[in-house]
Amino acid sequence: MQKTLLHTIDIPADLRKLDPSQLPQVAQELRDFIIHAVATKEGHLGASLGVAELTIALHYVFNTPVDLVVWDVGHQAYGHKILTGRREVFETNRSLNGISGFPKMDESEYDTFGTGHSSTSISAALGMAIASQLTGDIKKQHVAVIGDASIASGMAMEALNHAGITNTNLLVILNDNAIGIDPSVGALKQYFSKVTLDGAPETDNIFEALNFEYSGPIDGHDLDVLISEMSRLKNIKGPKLLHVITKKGKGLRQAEEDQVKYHAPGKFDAKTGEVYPKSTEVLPPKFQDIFGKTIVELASQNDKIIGITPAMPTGSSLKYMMEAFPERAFDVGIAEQHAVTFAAGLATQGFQVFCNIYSTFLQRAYDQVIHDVCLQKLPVIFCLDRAGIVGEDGATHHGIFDIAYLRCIPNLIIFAPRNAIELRNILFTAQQGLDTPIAIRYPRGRGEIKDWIKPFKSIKIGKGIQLKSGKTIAILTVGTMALNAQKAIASIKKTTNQDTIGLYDIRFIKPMDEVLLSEILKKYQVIITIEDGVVSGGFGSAILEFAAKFHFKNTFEILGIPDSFPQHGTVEELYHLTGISEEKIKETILKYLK
Ligand SMILES: Cc1ncc(C[n+]2csc(CCOP(=O)(O)OP(=O)(O)O)c2C)c(N)n1
Ligand SMILES: CC(=O)[C@@H](O)[C@H](O)COP(=O)(O)O
Ligand SMILES: [Mg+2]
Repeated sequence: MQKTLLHTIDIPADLRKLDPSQLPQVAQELRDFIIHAVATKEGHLGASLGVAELTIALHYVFNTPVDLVVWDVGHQAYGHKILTGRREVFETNRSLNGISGFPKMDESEYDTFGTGHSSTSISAALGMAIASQLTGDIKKQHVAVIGDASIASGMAMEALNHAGITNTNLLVILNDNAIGIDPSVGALKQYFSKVTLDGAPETDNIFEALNFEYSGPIDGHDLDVLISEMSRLKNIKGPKLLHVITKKGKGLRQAEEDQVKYHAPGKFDAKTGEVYPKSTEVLPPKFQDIFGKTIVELASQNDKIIGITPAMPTGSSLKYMMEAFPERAFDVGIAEQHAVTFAAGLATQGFQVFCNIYSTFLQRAYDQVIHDVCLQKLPVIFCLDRAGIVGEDGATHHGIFDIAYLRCIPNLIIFAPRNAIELRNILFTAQQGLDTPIAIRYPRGRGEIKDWIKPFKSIKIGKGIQLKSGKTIAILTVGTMALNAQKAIASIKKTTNQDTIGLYDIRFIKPMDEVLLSEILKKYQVIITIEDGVVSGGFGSAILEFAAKFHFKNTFEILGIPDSFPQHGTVEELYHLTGISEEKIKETILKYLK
């Protein structure tokens, strides 16, 4: 590869030796580097392209890593990684044992705070700034870089509220590109666009009202302006907010024009910018689309149905309902807590509310699930997409805790569909009117059934099913883990007597099918449970609790995510590492067949 200016920069100290006139070239080369890397290795694209100049200016003006920069979400930090010692290993981004797609403290001293979930940067940077005050480090600078969608979240608002009464060296950089993954929503977004169009109003500036020194809006692609404004603000005491206007996807025409698609476009041609055409093979649908299309079908028959997503209309496929029934489908922005309590409010008035939240992001609304929904027995229908191992997004995004954190909440039904048809039928069942809340968890990606549009059938709450009868070993699964188990059993067939192994899809993690469980525990000697969630407090634990309660003395083997955070890699690699792949399940079964 031709030696570029970028290749002379290993760490920000190298960048700081350059003349300002050289920086636009660095920005151009940084963009090219990111485009080439993401084109082949996949990952988040638009956000990092949009902050190329901002990233360079930050490391040019501030004395990183002594000065501390916190990136919100962290999906825009590829340029930061490349300029801070990770250019050579960037090709390993998001792959097993490679660098993470998000800032990670144990990866680099320049990654001041681990991120992945949004809207944490101001709180974290404020904590660091207060720590500097307490230790007398009065020169140290603390910067939070946060997007327009992320700043509208409750956590960010709480942090601004607190920061405004401090005298800390805190600079919040609002990277305003008027879009999250999907277009930004809400009154704050309207306010930002007003400020952007008219310039900062003299009065009624929201940030000034919160005691921040406000600056901007400025062009976030103009390095001279960025550097001069950051240098000025560095010398002003107290909390400051720099409002920067950028274009998501800047520098790649297609990414600028279709910002939603190019948020994380998958593989594309680095030269033309075109995403590679989809194969003509008909694939089974994604689980998110089963949800998205079924809810439209149901909403056309039931006018009490409401859909809610906190900022993930495309990812959850609620966008289909937002198009078909705009008055009944809500994108509430990055506001999981609000989404849950908003759903609860609607449910009090007799609406059937589908509140669709990625499993990992529901963690943020735990109290709302307990206090506002389950305690009051409001029949909200939680659809937890991306449950289980999600793959390359890694530790911050795996939906592996929901079974454990939901199972302990009274009044809540928890169901995991094994396939598309079961997902469709449980959505149908839920809107028929349950008297209590339900959580339906399903994974990222596709199932295996192509022909999924069948007449609706109700699912009996609390009923598990036998998929295969056996003699001595029973495998108990929830959700799509049944498929891994089926494949493992099929691969054993050749070498030994397959009749020994029974397979049961317990389906309802709560309430469990106690009748079926009693039959299984009486009949089989060895019980193997499989779940794509944490072992501690999970589905297997529920089986053990049941066995203890009724004094069953079977031999138990609990397969699931062990007590450590799985990192990033393909789903298959991570299944293997955590012991729930087809091959690992087979190994476990063979132990008991010897
Ligand atoms: C708590 C939480 N909810 C949802 C998400 C999913 N998510 C990742 S990036 C993003 C949009 C962020 O938009 P913005 O802050 O404007 O940054 P931009 O992508 O425009 O740079 C969303 C909703 C998340 N990471 N964390
Ligand atoms: C950064 C972030 O949180 C999202 O962009 C996330 O990566 C989306 O995940 P999916 O690709 O599973 O929708
Ligand atoms: Mg944005």
